[in-house]
Amino acid sequence: MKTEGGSETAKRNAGERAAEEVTDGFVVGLGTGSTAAYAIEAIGRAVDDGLDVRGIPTSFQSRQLALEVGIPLTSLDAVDGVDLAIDGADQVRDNPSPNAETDANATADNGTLIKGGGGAHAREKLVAAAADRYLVVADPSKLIPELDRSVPVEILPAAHTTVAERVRELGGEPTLRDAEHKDGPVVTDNGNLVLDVAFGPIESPAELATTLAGIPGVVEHGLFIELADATYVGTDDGVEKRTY
Ligand SMILES: O=C[C@H](O)[C@H](O)[C@H](O)COP(=O)(O)O
Repeated sequence: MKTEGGSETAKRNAGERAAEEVTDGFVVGLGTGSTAAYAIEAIGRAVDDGLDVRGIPTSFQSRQLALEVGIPLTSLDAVDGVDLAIDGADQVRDNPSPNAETDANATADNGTLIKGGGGAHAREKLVAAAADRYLVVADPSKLIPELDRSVPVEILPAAHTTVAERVRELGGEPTLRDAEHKDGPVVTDNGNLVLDVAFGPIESPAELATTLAGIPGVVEHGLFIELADATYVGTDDGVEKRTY
């Protein structure tokens, strides 16, 4: 269930610009997906040129890529902290409200994300929350005034019917994510399943995030509330930076 759209040049520009923020001695969170991959590749080239960093991958996929490009790896439980994490997103709330000057809450949720199109959001959120700085890399197709994409919810396999029932009561329409090249559902890197839950436009992402987190059997959901420090929005010509 990946997002369509966004040129490779735009993604590359975003990823490579964010990778420039990595400096010597850093522990770096390595996000998952096609945009974060450009950052990982750029960090790998910098390591080739002598940069001293250790990476913490957020998925099997980002680990494989990091190994391929030669980034020394570590894990969350082996470090005192994470200096910086770079990651993609499926949607980024970006709402230049006309009321922003008079209404202090008008842009409060900007930078809130939906993640998990690749099912990696549980580990991604762990690393994001541990990072001193969390940079999102995206192309313009990801920016939207009000989040409306299905929310990926990683669940314990035994809980797929009970969680589905609970999210229906909340007004969501759950779909158990199917695997493309295997019979049956997607199994995450953590051995769990994913429900993609369509809620329509999400007016209060923070409220929904708290509610979803409280459902027994939910391991992690893809709403990232107030974690991002900045979004690097790549275009074909350069990069625009949004800070929060
Ligand atoms: O689970 C996957 C991650 O949350 C990705 O960061 C997200 O799906 C964005 O991926 P992409 O940059 O390929 O659109």
